[in-house]
Amino acid sequence: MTDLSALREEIDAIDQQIVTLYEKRMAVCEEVAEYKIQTGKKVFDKEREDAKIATLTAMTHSSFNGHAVEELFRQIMSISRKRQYQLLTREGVIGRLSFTQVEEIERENVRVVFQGVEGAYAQAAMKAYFGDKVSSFAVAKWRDALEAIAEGMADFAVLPIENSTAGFVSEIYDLLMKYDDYIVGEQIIRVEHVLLGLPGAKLSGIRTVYSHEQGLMQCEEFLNGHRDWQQEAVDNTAMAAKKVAKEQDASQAAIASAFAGEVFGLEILKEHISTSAGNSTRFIIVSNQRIFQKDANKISICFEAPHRSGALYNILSHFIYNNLNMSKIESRPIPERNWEYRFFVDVEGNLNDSAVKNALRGITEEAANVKILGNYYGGNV
Ligand SMILES: C=C(O[C@@H]1C=C(C(=O)O)C=C[C@H]1O)C(=O)O
Repeated sequence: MTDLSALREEIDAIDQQIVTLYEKRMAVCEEVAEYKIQTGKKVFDKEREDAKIATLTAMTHSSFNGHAVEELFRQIMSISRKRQYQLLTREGVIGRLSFTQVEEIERENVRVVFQGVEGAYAQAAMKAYFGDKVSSFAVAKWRDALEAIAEGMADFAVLPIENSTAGFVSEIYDLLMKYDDYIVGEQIIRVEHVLLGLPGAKLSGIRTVYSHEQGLMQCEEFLNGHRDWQQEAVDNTAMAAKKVAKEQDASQAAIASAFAGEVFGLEILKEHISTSAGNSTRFIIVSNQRIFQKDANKISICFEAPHRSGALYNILSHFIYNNLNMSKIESRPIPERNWEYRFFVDVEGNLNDSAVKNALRGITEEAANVKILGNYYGGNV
């Protein structure tokens, strides 16, 4: 048996050759980048890469090695592309992004739409973000809010995207892909649910509780203590309060804010019913304009990764190679395409940063249906 140290010496010699050859290959790729800068040719050439993989895997002597060589070379070529994007950015030939920088997002004398009725948490988020000098109106569905800005009826919409207890609001993600609307800001507010009933109603007399399904989820522990209550989801927590006030049935209660209770003349039957004391919701401010505030520090993008092993890794590696911090990733099924997903990613940065331009250029060329959802000032990046 050959001695381990002798084998390792042999490996060391081979690895040194690999590194030398890798650097030699990269130097040629830099020349390719030069050619592409001069001619305007795209960095990513899928046909060339696929042909190369076919040739190289055919040289191997086992299927194990065939897979390994494919993986290795997909990686090498992906690294080569990232280097080329860097050089293109340095030469200033990365195309302009279709977003316009503004000093500030306008917060006065604008028209804002939110979903629900007066007393909704979205209204509280709107007031926290815009203050009081706006004209606002409420719509029944989230979709209606996005439509209102797409059609120019409102300048901004305020929509809940994530709750600290119940997680992300999947429907908003799906809607953001349907409409030509963009995120320009975010606002996090504390969500302190209370149980509301008619004046004089008793906790012991409650039979049905209404709320938004997120409200029900966020108070799951409290509701587990009242398993005989029927839980009914409606479109919004404040709408639940409105319904209880309107129907005048003392066996009905709503989970909503104390403010919604005041608006509809209801009484607080129980306070502090959220499972998590710090229960908070992150709202996004959405516009039909592709604008970003000068000091924006968070970018949200969406893309579809090809249905191939390692595809998501290769796309995300554009962030790694550009030193960008990814703060969040979510996935949603693509409608009509079973078991295929689109990914929603938040990264720290500003569209003016060359590292950001570089990463986005790579992702735009390599992933399908990329949408930059927005660049905005994020409170908790
Ligand atoms: C180097 C090139 O750019 C990219 C990288 C490749 C590689 O590293 O082999 C191949 C094709 C392109 O996607 C090229 O176009 O030849």
